Amino acid sequence: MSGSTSVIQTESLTKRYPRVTALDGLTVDIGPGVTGLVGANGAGKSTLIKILLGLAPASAGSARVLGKDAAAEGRAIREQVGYMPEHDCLPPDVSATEFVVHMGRMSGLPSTAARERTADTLRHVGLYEERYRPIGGYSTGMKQRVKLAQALVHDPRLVLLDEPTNGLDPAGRDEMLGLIRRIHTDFGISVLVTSHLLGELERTSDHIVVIDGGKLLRSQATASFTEATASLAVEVTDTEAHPHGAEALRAALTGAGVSVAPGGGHVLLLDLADDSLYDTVRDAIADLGLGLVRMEQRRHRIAEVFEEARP
Ligand SMILES: Nc1ncnc2c1ncn2[C@@H]1O[C@H](COP(=O)(O)OP(=O)(O)OP(=O)(O)O)[C@@H](O)[C@H]1O
Repeated sequence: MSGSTSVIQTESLTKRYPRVTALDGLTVDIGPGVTGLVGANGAGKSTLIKILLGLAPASAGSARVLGKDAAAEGRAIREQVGYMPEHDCLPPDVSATEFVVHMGRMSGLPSTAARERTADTLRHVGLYEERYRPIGGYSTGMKQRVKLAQALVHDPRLVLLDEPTNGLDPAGRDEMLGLIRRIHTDFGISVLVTSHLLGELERTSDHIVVIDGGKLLRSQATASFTEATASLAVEVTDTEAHPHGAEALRAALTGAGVSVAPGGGHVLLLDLADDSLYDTVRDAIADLGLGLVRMEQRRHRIAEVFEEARP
């Protein structure tokens, strides 16, 4: 990726605390779109976000956000970047509207613009009449939405979302992930979203960065590794002519140059190299006179792929 399309770039970024090295020579280049930053608790995700915002100094190395140096130009970065912190940080006594207007004003918006943008962003996150009630009475899901709205109020080019699905039930998670996806599709804002759950970011993110112990484990387009590892599962019936239908099909497909995984009993697992495989399989089944029970594409979950990638 060339420097001009980078949204976030780090070079040998290191952060040492007295007892622990939170980031350890991290070099990564992140482009526009939605990027998932995945890592176990303590992997260094929050530390990276704080350095990117210019809120914490690095011990060594450098970081650039939207082309600006995080160490020297933190204020300019924060004008163009929204931040949703991980922990609850909302004042209980004020309403969502008052809070988000206040945050908009803090970011330099004039009063009228802050009110208009607040109404827009609260509508975007799905808070309507409740927005005039004190935040203290909100559910966890509503509080997460207020945190998301305040990150968007000043119309940033990039938002950094630290564990936005934390504490949400499965339905709440899905809604939040949908909202995050729309931040990019509806407004063109780039997103860096962190999670310790690998699976939940695979539908939301264009690109996944995995860190472990402050080191880069992997940085890759989401589609490129799930597609690369897809397979086609085929199950056929036995017939009198072919009492072991699956084995007859295995022989025919192997003869046709298809890579078939060993074992599998009645279900054959085929390496899905390209879409012509569907025709090859259909023709082979027809030639043998077998019945097709099912044919389905199986994509490896990102979680499995990364388990394999771990050193
Ligand atoms: N201010 C600090 N002082 C000392 N150690 C810290 C500080 N902040 C973070 N750490 C340590 O640095 C490591 C990385 O923490 P960090 O919060 O960046 O991880 P994380 O991936 O965001 O995990 P989590 O989801 O649990 O916040 C951890 O071992 C943590 O204990």
